[in-house]
Amino acid sequence: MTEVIRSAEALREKVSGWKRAGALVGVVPTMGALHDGHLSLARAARSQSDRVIVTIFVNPMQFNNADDLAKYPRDEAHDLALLEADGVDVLFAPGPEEVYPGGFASKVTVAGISAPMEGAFRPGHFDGVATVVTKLFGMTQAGRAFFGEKDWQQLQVVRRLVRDLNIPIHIIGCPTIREEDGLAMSSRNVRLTAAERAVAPALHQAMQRAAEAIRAGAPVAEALETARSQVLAAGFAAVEYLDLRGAETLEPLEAHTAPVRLLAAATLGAVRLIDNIEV
Ligand SMILES: Nc1ncnc2c1ncn2[C@@H]1O[C@H](COP(=O)(O)OP(=O)(O)OP(=O)(O)O)[C@@H](O)[C@H]1O
Ligand SMILES: CC(C)(CO)[C@@H](O)C(=O)[O-]
Ligand code: BAL
Repeated sequence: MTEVIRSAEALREKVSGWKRAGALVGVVPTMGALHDGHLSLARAARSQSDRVIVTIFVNPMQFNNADDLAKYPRDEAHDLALLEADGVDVLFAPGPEEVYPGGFASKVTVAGISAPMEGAFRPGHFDGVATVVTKLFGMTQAGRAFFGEKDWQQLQVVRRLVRDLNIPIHIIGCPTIREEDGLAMSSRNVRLTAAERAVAPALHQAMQRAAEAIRAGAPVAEALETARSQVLAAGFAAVEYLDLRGAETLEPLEAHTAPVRLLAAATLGAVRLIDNIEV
């Protein structure tokens, strides 16, 4: 039975009881509209913790685009059924006023690593993520938190945050779960039309070809430019970035020196897709 908790106080009471009994608590922060990517995180949490909390909160502070926030898919009843089936102990689903009560005035900024890519195209996004993640860590008092590699830059920002602020939690990154045609699972995929859904895997395919070319010694700038052209030719409206960067520093790299990561964001119709792969 998955218990739904909406207040920070009730959650604190529940978790304090678990901790008194010596339980290791794992948390999976999400924005809901759950898919197999999220469930893989819940299963990792289940196997690496004694108690599992999944949080669902569509965090207004990390949305730079009001339309994106308004159209973000929400289906709590369906999400709860999936979490029940996976043996999650608690669904923590606070309302906005519980997370940001009147008078709320704080903001957590992780400089440097938050600036490029998602940070550049979604101004303020990572301040919103860092602030809410800090709050969720405080509210859940979890010892382990599970994040998907699909949001690679977010994972690096959260790792930096936890180191910088001495937050007593262990961050565990989990591999990206994909559809059979390679498209990274994402809650926003449901907003693709059938025609756009057919085009969507072209992003991952172009990235894979670029990674292969770079591994084989092709000039990096040329391989990246070819990939950008392939994505546009497939029917994407724009490529916001398609970059090779230091996997942890996220600094731009002209040449291939390990460990590096290929990261991209591109728009398809009204939907913005992101992806990243190891090179
Ligand atoms: N395909 C996936 N594989 C593994 N983890 C994922 C995948 N998609 C999302 N996650 C992870 O789930 C957690 C919650 O993400 P979120 O709720 O934003 O889902 P999402 O599908 O990425 O939604 P969207 O990209 O539309 O915001 C994050 O740690 C994210 O990295
Ligand atoms: C980590 C997160 C739940 C914070 O709102 C969100 O950015 C997400 O779903 O990846
Ligand atoms: N990338 C994680 C959630 C979001 O898109 O705002």
